[in-house]
Amino acid sequence: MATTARSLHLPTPPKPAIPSHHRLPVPFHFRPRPQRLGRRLAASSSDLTSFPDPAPTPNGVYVPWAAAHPAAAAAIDVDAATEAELRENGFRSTRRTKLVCTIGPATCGAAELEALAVVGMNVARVNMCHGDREWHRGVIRAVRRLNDEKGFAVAVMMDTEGCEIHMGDLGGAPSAKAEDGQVWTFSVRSSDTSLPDRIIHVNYDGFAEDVKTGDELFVDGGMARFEVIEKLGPDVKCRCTDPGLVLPRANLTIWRDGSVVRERNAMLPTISSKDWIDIDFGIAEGVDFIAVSFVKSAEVIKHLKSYITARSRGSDIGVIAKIESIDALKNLEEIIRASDGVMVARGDLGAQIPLEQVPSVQQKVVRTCRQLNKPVIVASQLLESMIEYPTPTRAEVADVSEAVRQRADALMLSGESAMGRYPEKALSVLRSVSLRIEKWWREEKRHEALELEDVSSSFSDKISEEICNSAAKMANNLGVDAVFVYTKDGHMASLLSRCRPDCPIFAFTSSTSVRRRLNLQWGLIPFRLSDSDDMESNLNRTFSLLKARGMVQSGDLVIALSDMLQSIQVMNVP
Ligand SMILES: Nc1ncnc2c1ncn2[C@@H]1O[C@H](COP(=O)(O)OP(=O)(O)OP(=O)(O)O)[C@@H](O)[C@H]1O
Ligand SMILES: CC(=O)C(=O)O
Ligand SMILES: [K+]
Ligand SMILES: [Mg+2]
Repeated sequence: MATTARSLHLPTPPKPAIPSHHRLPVPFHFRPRPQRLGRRLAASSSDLTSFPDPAPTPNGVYVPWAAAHPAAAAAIDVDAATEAELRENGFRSTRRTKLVCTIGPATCGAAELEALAVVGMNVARVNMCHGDREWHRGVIRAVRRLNDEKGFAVAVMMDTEGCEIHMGDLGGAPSAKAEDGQVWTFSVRSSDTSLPDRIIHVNYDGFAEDVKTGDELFVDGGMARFEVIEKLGPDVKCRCTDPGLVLPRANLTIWRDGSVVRERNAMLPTISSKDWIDIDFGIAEGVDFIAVSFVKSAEVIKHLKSYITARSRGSDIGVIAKIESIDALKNLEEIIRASDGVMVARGDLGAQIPLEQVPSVQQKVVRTCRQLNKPVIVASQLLESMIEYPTPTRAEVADVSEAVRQRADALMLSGESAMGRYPEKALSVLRSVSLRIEKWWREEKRHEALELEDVSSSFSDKISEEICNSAAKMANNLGVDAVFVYTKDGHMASLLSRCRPDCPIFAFTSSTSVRRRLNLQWGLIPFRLSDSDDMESNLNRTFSLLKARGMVQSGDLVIALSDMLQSIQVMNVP
């Protein structure tokens, strides 16, 4: 029975990283095979033969299977990259840690996006600090097209600009060098025209009033530093005390006597008027997540969530709270409770608290999120050197490994994928490090057992939670191959993910948006399945559909849960 089945699923070694010069086309073994992947299967395996593969159109774009066969209701969808991984490596070796890529000039083309999806991008992030409306729209639609045409299930995350203090855009220059001792002027005078060298526009009107002579000005958390030497009306003259590279729209923090000055800018709204316009745009474009920058309190998250509900009935956009300010740390637990997920935004966080405190804050946020059952993303500078170089530093690999060991739900690339020279390579480093560390910790049974506290508020939720806790324990003790969870809104899948079981979790939902949102959660392999109320028939259909696609085999041992029935079953795949 299961033993023989499992031996067929021996994990193969991690795939080699994609050579950097192979930007496109993607090496053959990473390419989803269009004739088998990215399509929907008919309701029973016998139907499979009656629908021919879609023919490529002259421009090489495959007609989506569902579009070619509208009469046959869609039966099951899974992300093409995951399917390839399942098929090649078997159940147990699928990657549990999810990967988020910031999209920028280096990756906004259809081919580049597809290459990232093939390597394992689960979520594409667009940062509203950069690029214009048309560019953002283009990226969001390109991701949707990729999903529709090539069978991926990449979710889209929109990240708000927020009310941080930042500089203007350097008059179109890609960067500027601040040299030791140079005097630069930071001015709140509005500037539509480009300013002379060393005169920098600052977006916050209260800037000149808030700073004092002798204050320190940190650019991007310390990439360059200045000391305020003179205030002249709207202009603040500063001397460079620590030379470095200044990037357009870089973030600015004011320091006085060893800590960040928060004067009136602490009163700025977390969501600016520009952010609200961006949020309306995100809702209209149907993004899956909105990440809110510089969250200070739970109220803003609650406010945004009710705004989204009022504006978009039926759609469920997840609101992600970015932890990147001192205020967020003060109200951490409340903020996490109010949100649908959290990002440890180490870039700005490291500019607001001493750098040596960032690792412990990361660990605390990751743990609290798991306790409160919210997905958590660890972001910024994971592989910073890969913006320029094709291999990471050993220290970067150790940092990524630590985030995986902490069992964060997801890791995020920023500049590495937005404007770096090796986006796919950086992503495959995250992928192979995740796979390796996850396997190591499973094999050595080294993960710290985390005593999970109760999270459910209603009795019904409590039943689901108990079922999931027991199922995860049983899965580990019995050595099952996978847990199957049939879930309407994804909640039961997330409760299972929270337990971080040894085996992967196949989550079946009938909702496309729930499926995309589950993409951010540890260990979940989301499937879209048009299921019925009858568990027996759901299971039989799932088994035959997955067997037909080579994703499970007879004899595999499975635990199946349903949120509707609140049931738990253990069985071998027939
Ligand atoms: N849409 C874009 N267009 C141009 N450059 C971009 C774009 N998105 C990101 N980048 C570049 O990649 C870098 C890293 O991206 P990232 O999203 O982390 O931005 P950031 O400016 O550090 O702000 P944040 O704190 O919001 O993450 C940016 O500083 C910018 O140079
Ligand atoms: C991601 C982000 O916003 C930061 O690290 O600051
Ligand atoms: K942002
Ligand atoms: Mg930030």
